[in-house]
Amino acid sequence: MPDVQEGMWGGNASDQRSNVKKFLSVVAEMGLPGFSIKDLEEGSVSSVVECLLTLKDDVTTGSGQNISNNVKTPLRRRLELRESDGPIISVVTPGKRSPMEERQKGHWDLKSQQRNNLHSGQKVHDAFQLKRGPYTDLPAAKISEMMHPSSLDVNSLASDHVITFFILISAILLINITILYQNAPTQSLLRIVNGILDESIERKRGEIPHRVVYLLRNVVQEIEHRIAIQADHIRNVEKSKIDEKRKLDEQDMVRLIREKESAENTIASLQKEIQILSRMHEHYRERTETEARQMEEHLTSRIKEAEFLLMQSKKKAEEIESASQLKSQLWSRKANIFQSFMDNQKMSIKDIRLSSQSIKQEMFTLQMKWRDEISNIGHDLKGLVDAANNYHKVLAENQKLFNEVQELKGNIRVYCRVRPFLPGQDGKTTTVDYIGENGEIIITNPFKQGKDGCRMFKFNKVFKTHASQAEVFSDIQPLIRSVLDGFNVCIFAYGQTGSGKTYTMSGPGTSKEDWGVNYRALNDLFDISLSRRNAFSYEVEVQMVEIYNEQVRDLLSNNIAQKRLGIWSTSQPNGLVVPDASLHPVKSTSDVLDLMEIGQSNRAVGSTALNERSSRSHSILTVHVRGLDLKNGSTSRGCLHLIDLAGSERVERSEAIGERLKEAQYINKSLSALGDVIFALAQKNAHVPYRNSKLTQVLQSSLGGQAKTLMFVQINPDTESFSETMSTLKFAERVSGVELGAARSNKEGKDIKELLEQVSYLKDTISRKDMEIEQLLKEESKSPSSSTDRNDSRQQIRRLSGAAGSGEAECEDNVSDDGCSVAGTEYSIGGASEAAADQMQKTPSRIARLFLTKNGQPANSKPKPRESALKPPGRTKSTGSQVTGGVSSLKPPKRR
Ligand SMILES: Nc1ncnc2c1ncn2[C@@H]1O[C@H](COP(=O)(O)OP(=O)(O)OP(=O)(O)O)[C@@H](O)[C@H]1O
Repeated sequence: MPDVQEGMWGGNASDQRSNVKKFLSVVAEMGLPGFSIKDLEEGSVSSVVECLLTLKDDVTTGSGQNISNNVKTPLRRRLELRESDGPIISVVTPGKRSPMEERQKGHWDLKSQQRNNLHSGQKVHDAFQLKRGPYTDLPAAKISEMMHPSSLDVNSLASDHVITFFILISAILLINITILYQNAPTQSLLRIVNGILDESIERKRGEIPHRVVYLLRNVVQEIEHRIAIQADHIRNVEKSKIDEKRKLDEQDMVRLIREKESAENTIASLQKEIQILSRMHEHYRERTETEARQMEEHLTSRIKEAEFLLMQSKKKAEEIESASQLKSQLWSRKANIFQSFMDNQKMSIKDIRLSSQSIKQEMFTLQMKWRDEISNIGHDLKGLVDAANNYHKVLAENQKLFNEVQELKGNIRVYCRVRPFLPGQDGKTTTVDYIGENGEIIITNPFKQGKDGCRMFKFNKVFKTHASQAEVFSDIQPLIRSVLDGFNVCIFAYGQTGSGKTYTMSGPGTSKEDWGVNYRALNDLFDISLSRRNAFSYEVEVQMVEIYNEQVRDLLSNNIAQKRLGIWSTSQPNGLVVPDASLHPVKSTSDVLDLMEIGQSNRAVGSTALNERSSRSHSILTVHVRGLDLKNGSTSRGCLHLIDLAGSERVERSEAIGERLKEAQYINKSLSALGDVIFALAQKNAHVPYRNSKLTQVLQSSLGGQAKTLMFVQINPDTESFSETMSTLKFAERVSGVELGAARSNKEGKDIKELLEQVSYLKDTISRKDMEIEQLLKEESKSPSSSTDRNDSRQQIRRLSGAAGSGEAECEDNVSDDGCSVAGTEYSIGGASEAAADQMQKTPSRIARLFLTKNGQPANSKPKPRESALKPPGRTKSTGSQVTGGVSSLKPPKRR
C-alpha cells in the first residue's frame, strides 16, 4: 500500500521517517522498549502504544509531579520483576554499570521513593495498562473512549517537547488505526487529538511557544485533510473493487452456466457413445462367440478329416511299400535281361561299324561326283539368272507398252482402292485376302469355305489400305497433264457409301498431305502451265455441279436452290456440257481451294446407317483448260471431269426411309443407268442409253467420246460389306473391259493418222519382243540340268512367261490345297517381279497356290503359244477381267 503509507507519512516522508528514527534512537538510549518503522507502516500499533506508555510513565515519574508511590510504571514493574528474580547487582558489576543502567538505577531509586503516591491520572494509566495487550483487536470506538480528554491526565505531561512529540505520535497512531479500521470515526479521533492539544496549551499557557502550537494545529489540520482524502480514496477503491468483484462474479456465473451446459452436452454425447459402444461390444461379442463356435466345429471336422487322411496315407504307404518290393524284384529281373541284350547289341554295333566304314567310302565317292554336278548346275543357274533378268526388263517394258496400247485403244482404266478400317474397327475381319503388285485383288467370302469362297479380280492397279494420297495421285498424274495437251479426261470414284470416294477425290482435310485428287490435279495444272509459260499461255476455268434427285444444280452459284440446269446432249464447241452452270476463272490453287470449299458446303449430304455424313448426290467438278501455243498460234482445249459419285449401297442396308429412301432410289437408278451405258459400250451396241439418267448425260462425252477415262473403284474391307464389295468389283470389272476408242486431242492441225501409225509400230514391237522371250526360253530349256530345283525354276519361268504372253492363266478347279479356285475367271500375273515369284515359291500364298497342282507342281508348266499377245489389240470380251500383260519393245516408241 505505498499510497496509504504516503498518506500516512504525508508531506516530506523522508524527514518524518528520520524524525521517527531519531525518536527511536532516543528511546533506545533511554533503555525503553521501542518499535520498528515497519510496525508503523503496517499499522501494528501494539508495540508503538507500549513504547509510548512506557515513555509516558518514565517521563511522568521523572518529572516527579503528582506521581503516586503506589503507581507502578512498566519500567518499575520490570525492575521489580528483575529484583524479584534476583538483585541486579548479581547480574551487573557495580563498578562497571553502563550509563544507561546508571540512569535507570537512579530512576528506580526515585520511583521507589514515590511508589506510594497516587495520582489522579491513575485511571487512564490503569486503563492503558489493562488494554496494553492486543490493541489491534480493539474497536475504534473503544480506543476513542479511552483517549477522551476527560479521562487523560495531561498534568502529568512533563515538558512541551514531550507533549508535542506525544501528540504527533498519537496522531500517527490514530491515522494508522483509522487506516486499519477503515470505518473508524475519524472526526472523533481528531477531536481527541485537538482536545489533548487544547488542554496542553491551556495548562501550559504562555509556556508553549506559539509557533509550536501553530505548527501542531497545522499538522493536525493536514492530517485531518489527508485522512479525509484517504478515506474517500479507500471508499472509491473499495467500491470499484466491489463492482469489479461483482462483475467478475457475474462473468464467472455466466461462464459456469455455460460450462455446465457444455458439460451436460458432453455427458449426454458420452452417454450416447457409451450406449453405441456397449451395443457394438455386445454385437462383437456375439459375433466372436459365433465365429469361435464355427471355428471349433470346422477344426473338429478338419481334425477328423486329417485323421482319416492319415489312416489312408498309412494304408497307401503300406501298399506302396509292397508294390516297390515287387517292382524291385521286377527290375532286378529286367536288369538281367538288359545285360544280355546289351551284350547282343555290342556285337551288332561291331558289325554296324564295319558296314558304316564301307558306306563312308561309298559316300566319299558320291560326294566327289555331286561336287562336279553342282559346279555344272552353278554355271547353268548363272545363265538362267541372266535370262530371268532380261526377261523381267522385257516384262516391265511390255507392261508400259501395253498401257500405251490400252490408252490408244481407249480402255477405261480402273484403279481399285481399299479403305482401311476406321478407328474403333480394329477387331473386324477383312474380306480382302490378297492384293498383288500388278492389279490383282482376291476377295474371300466370309460365309463360304473352300474354293467357292475366293474370287479374284484384276484391274490396272490396286492400292493397298495404307497407300497415301500422294501415292494414289502419282499414278494418275500423267493423265492430268494430258489435259494441258488438249485431251478430255474424266476421273470418277465409284463405290458404296463410306468406302472412301470423297476421301480419294477431295481428301479428309485441307492440309497438303490430305489433299485429294481434285486439289492435286488443279495444283499440278497450275504448276505445269507455269513451267510452260514461255511456250504456252493457259486459261483455266472451273464449274462445279451436282446431280441430286435427277436435278442438276450449280454448286458455285449464289442461289443454288432456284436454278435447275439443263444438259446439252452434244457437247458445246467450248466443251461445256452444262453451259448454264457458272464458270469461274481461276489463277492459282488457292482460288480453286476457295471455290471447292463453297462447292463442298453446298453439296447435299445426309447421314445414313452406313456413313455419318454421306454424299447424297453426284458431284462433278469440271476444269476447262484453253491453251494458246505462243509460237505457232494454234490452240488446244482440254477438259477435266472430277466426279465423286453418290454411294452405291443397297437401300435396305442403308436403312433409308422417307427423303433418304427417295435419294437412294435416285442414286441407284442413275448408277444402274451408268452400268447400262458401260455395258452397251462394252458390247459395241449401236444404241447407247445415255439419256436414261442425268449422270450418263453429263458423262457422255467422257464415256463415249475420245476422252481418257479413269475410274476409282472404292471398297470397304469389312465382311459386312461383302456383297456390296462384290457387286462393286463386278461392275468395275465390266467397266475395265470397255473400249472407248483412242483418245483424241482437241488440237487444231493434228492428224489421227499419226496416232494410228504409232499403234501399228507398237504392235510390231510387241511381236518382236515376244519372239525374243520365246528364244530365251528355248535356250534355257536346252541347258543341261539334273536337279529338281532347276526343273522347278524353269517351270516357274515358263509359267510366268506363259501367263504374261497369253495374258491368261487358268486355274484348275481341283488344284489348290484349301480348295480355293477362281474357276471361270481369267487372270494374269504378267509383270510379276522376280521377288514376287520367289516369294510365291517359298511361301505359296493363295495366289501362288492357284498356280500349283496338288503335288506342288506349277499348274501351267507348259509354255502357251504367244498368239494372243501377238494378236492386234482388239476388243476383249468381258467374260473375265481385262488382261494387262503384253510384250513391248526394249525401246519405247514416242507417241507423237
Ligand atoms: N484411304 C483412307 N484412309 C483413311 N480413312 C479413309 C480412307 N478412305 C476413307 N476413309 C474414311 O472413311 C470414312 C468414309 O469415307 P468417305 O466419306 O470418303 O466415303 P464416301 O464413299 O465418300 O461416302 P459417301 O458415299 O457416303 O459420301 C471417312 O471417315 C474417311 O475419312
